[in-house]
Amino acid sequence: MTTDTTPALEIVDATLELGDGDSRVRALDGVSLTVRPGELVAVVGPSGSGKSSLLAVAGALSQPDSGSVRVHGTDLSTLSKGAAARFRLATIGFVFQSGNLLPALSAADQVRLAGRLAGRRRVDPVPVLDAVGMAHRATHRPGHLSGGERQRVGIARALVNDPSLLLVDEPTAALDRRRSHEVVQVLADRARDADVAVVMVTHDHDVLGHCDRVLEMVDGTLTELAHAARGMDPAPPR
Ligand SMILES: Nc1ncnc2c1ncn2[C@@H]1O[C@H](COP(=O)(O)OP(=O)(O)OP(=O)(O)O)[C@@H](O)[C@H]1O
Repeated sequence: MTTDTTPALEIVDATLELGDGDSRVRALDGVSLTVRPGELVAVVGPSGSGKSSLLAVAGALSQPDSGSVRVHGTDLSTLSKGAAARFRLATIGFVFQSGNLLPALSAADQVRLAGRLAGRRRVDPVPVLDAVGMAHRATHRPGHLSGGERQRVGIARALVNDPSLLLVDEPTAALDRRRSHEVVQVLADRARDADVAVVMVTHDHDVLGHCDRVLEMVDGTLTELAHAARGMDPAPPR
């Protein structure tokens, strides 16, 4: 049973080894992380430290070798492959670095398609695009959108199934400072307004002021860096 106090994500002592033989690495080494509904948590850390592995484990894309992962109270290790896929579609949203949009589809159709894949019969993309400030670009294809706009459509697509957990990989990698702030502000608003838990991997220290907590991944180990006070103004974009 889930209650309001159930964490959106609860990882306890997860380990994950990847590769074979001499190239085997411990991508996650006893990682624990609890994220509550409405929290925006940033994960920083050097390349190869295990950040993507953390998102994969949190999103039921990989099973840890040991430890446990619960999403909204559901122990992911109890799900078959098919059940994990259905659970992902219903409960978890993913936002990838480049937006990962389909070039031939308009912004509205990207959102519609994601909704249909998640089993929604009728999807009205306009309110979802509106939530990320993109309703006015609903008919535009990715080639006619800026990087920040594409990223916001990617977020709209991830939100169409009302996920309780949003996993975001480097959302500002290709953006200038102003657009980076806009995109992360969208994530912060969504966390606060819809009680979504957001885990965002980023190299971009400029946007950390939008986050409630900042964690650092080093060699597969996760450490809490700071409790940021959200609402504290991040450095204004130049
Ligand atoms: N499929 C794989 N097979 C073997 N090793 C892997 C595989 N995927 C990742 N690794 C290794 O696991 C470790 C963690 O990788 P991961 O992609 O989680 O790091 P990361 O922090 O996300 O890196 P980046 O910031 O560069 O994306 C690295 O040492 C990486 O080389």
